[in-house]
Amino acid sequence: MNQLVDLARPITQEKWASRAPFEQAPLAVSVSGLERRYGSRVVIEALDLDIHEGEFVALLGESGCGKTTLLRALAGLDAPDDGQIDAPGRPAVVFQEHRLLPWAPVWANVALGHENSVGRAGATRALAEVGLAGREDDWPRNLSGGQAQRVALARALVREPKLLLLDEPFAALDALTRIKMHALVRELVARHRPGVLIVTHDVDEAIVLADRILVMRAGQIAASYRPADHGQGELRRQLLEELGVTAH
Ligand SMILES: Nc1ncnc2c1ncn2[C@@H]1O[C@H](COP(=O)(O)OP(=O)(O)OP(=O)(O)O)[C@@H](O)[C@H]1O
Repeated sequence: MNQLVDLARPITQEKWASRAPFEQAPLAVSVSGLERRYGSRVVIEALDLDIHEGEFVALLGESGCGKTTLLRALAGLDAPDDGQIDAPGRPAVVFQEHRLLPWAPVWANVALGHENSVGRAGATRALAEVGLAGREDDWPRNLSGGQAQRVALARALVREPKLLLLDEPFAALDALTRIKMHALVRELVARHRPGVLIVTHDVDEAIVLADRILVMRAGQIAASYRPADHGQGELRRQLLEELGVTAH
């Protein structure tokens, strides 16, 4: 992480599109036959999923269909009952709430657990990359919601994960901040090239960010779309229909 992201100049569509195709890139994660039960209730069933390095995958689905359960299994936070998850190295996760430690300055939150390899210098570079140069010694309580999520992104990316898991990371932010975060995350993903899985309820966010959109239903991947193959309006209508919403 040694170049700065120019937040005033979002990544061009050409640069974003030039990341594909991903099929030749190594796998960031490979899931086969995944199953998760709570008691007698099957929440994830026979789920297969491959994500390549550099590829941005969005996961949509009605509330309770198993999205967070899948993400937690990929993160290693929850043990599946059956199936296999193969991933090189440890994934990094960014949640809806920033989960920064309130008693540690911002730089120490970024370097947490990696003090030797990252240290203050690495954390400072990572913070500059997410547009927070000079905020190393600030306290988390003095950050806005958007700034705190930038720190959470810096903390995730400074570990150079092959797989980045995002669990509704922008859901609590205002619309304008969310748009800026979309531009930032695209820039960071194009540069660092992790495979990404984002769980979101926002169809438009999925369309803007993802190379592939998966619709989850009853613990399985029910549909898959590549935004590049569709008109935006048509895809939006189709996805809302998949989610049981009638578009107007
Ligand atoms: N620890 C648990 N014990 C029992 N049931 C659970 C547990 N965690 C999740 N579930 C159940 O598993 C199902 C899937 O939950 P999950 O949180 O994965 O859904 P989701 O698609 O992420 O929902 P949302 O969009 O509302 O966040 C739900 O019916 C939920 O009640």
